[in-house]
Amino acid sequence: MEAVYRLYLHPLSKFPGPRSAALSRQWQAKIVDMGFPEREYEKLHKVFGTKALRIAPNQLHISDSSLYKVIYSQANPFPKEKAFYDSFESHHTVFSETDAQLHKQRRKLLNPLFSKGGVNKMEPLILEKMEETKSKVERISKAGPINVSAAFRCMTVDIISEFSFGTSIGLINEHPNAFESRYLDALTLASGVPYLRYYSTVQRLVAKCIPLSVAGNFNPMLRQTKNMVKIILNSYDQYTRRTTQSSLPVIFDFLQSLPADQQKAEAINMFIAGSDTTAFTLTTALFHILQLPEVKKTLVECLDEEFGKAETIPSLLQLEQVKYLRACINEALRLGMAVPGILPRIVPKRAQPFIVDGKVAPPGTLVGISAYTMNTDPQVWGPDAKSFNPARWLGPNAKELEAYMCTFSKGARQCIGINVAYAELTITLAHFFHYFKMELKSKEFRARDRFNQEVETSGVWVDFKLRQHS
Ligand code: HEM
Repeated sequence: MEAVYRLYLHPLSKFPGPRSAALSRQWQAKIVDMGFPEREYEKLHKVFGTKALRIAPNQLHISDSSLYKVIYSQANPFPKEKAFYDSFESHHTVFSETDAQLHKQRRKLLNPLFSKGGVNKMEPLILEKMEETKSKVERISKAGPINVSAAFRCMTVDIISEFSFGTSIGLINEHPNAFESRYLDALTLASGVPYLRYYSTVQRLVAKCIPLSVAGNFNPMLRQTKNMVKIILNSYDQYTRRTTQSSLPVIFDFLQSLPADQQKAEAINMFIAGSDTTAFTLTTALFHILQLPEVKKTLVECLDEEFGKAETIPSLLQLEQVKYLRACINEALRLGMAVPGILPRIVPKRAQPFIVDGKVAPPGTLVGISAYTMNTDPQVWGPDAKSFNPARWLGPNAKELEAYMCTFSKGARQCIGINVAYAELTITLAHFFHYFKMELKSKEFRARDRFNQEVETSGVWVDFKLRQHS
C-alpha cells in the first residue's frame, strides 16, 4: 500500500527519478555508500532530463542554480533538516542549530572571532604551525616523498585546536619521521560517521545502543576518538583554571555567557569543521598545480617577486594582494570543494509556493543544491568547468563568478570559518611554492564524500627539494 502511495499518489510522484529512490531511502544509502553520490546524481539528472531529481521518497536533488539564493538565502533561508544535523550529535552548536533565532544569537557571539580583523590576529599562529610543518618536510623529505594529505591534516588540526580551545594537540611532531598520528583515523571517524549513520539504519541502531564511552573500550579507533574528545575537554578545564590571559583569543573567550557543556560542544564542533576541510583544499591545490607546469611557473614567479620585495617575509596582507595566488586558491576551493554534497533543507510553509522545474515542491519536502552542482555548472564556468584553470579568476567577470562558487555555502548558514580557511591557504601555499621545488608522485587522487571529502588512505605523495634563493 505504502509503495503504491509513494509511486503514484505522493506529492513528489510527479518528479522524475529512479523507481527505487521513490520507494525507500535504501537506494540513496546505497548511492552514498559508493563513495561520491554527486556524480551519480549528475548522471541521473541527464538520464531523466530534469532539474529536480527525486532521490528519496521525500527528497529532491535540485540542479537549477537560480534557486540556490532562495534555499540558502541570507534573510530567510530554508531551515536545516533536524534529523540530518542531529546525527552529528553536536546539538545546538552554531553548525547544528536548526532554529533560526537561536542560530542567529550563537553566530553573533562567534562572529568577532571569525571576522577578517579577528582572523588577522591568528597570523602568527598559522605562520608558526606552517613553519613547523615546513621544517619537518625539509628534514624528512631526504628519505623520500611525503604524503601531503597527512602533513596538511596534522598542520590544520594543530592550528584549529589552538585556535578553538587554546591548546595545540601537537600532531605535526607526534611521529619523528613521518606525518602519522593515531588521531588522524579518529578524526576521520569523528567527521564521517555521523553522515553514514544518517543513511544507515544499522549504524544508527548500533550508535544508539552502544555509547562511545563503552564502544571505545573495544575498538582502538573509537578509543582514539574518545581520547581526542578527552583532550578537548581537558583544555576547557585548563582554560577555566588559567591565571593569565592567553596572547591569542580562543573560542571560549566568546562563549562565556553559555553553560560549560555548550562551550565544549562548540569547541569540538569547530575543531572538526575547521581541520580536514582546509587540509583537503591544500592537497587539491598541490595535486592540480603540480600537474600544470605553466600554472606552477607563473605562481612561483609571482611569489618570488612578492618575497623579494619584503624585508623578511611578506605578511598575510601582502600575500593576499598576489592575484595569481588568490586565483589558484579560488580554483582549488572550486574544484576541491571539501563539502561537495547537498546540505539538506526543508521547504517552509510560505505565501509563495516553492516551484522547481515547473512543479510545486510542497512544504516539508527535503531539498538541496550541492556545491558540486554549482561549482561545475558548464553554463557558468564554461566547457572547461571540470578543469583546473586559475585564469578564469583573472578575467573581468571574476567578481561575478564568486557569486556562483558555493564551496562555503551561502547566506545565513554559510561557513563561519571562511577567513580562517583563506588565511591558512594563502600562507601555506605561498611559503611551500616559494621555498620548495615539488614534484607530484601520485598518479591519481582518490577521495570519498562523507559530508567532508576524505582522501583515501593511499594518500597524495610529493617529492620535496629546497629551492636555492640568492
Ligand atoms: C576550505 C575550508 C572549509 C570549507 C570548504 C568549509 C565548508 C563549509 C560549509 C559548506 C558549511 C555549511 C554546512 C551546512 O550548511 O551544513 C560550513 C559551515 C561551517 N563551517 Fe566551514 N568550511 C571550511 C573551513 C572551516 C573552518 C576553518 C572553520 C572553523 C575554524 C569552519 C567552521 C564552520 C562552522 C562553525 C560552520 C557552521 C556555520 C553556521 O551554520 O552558521 N569551517 N563550512
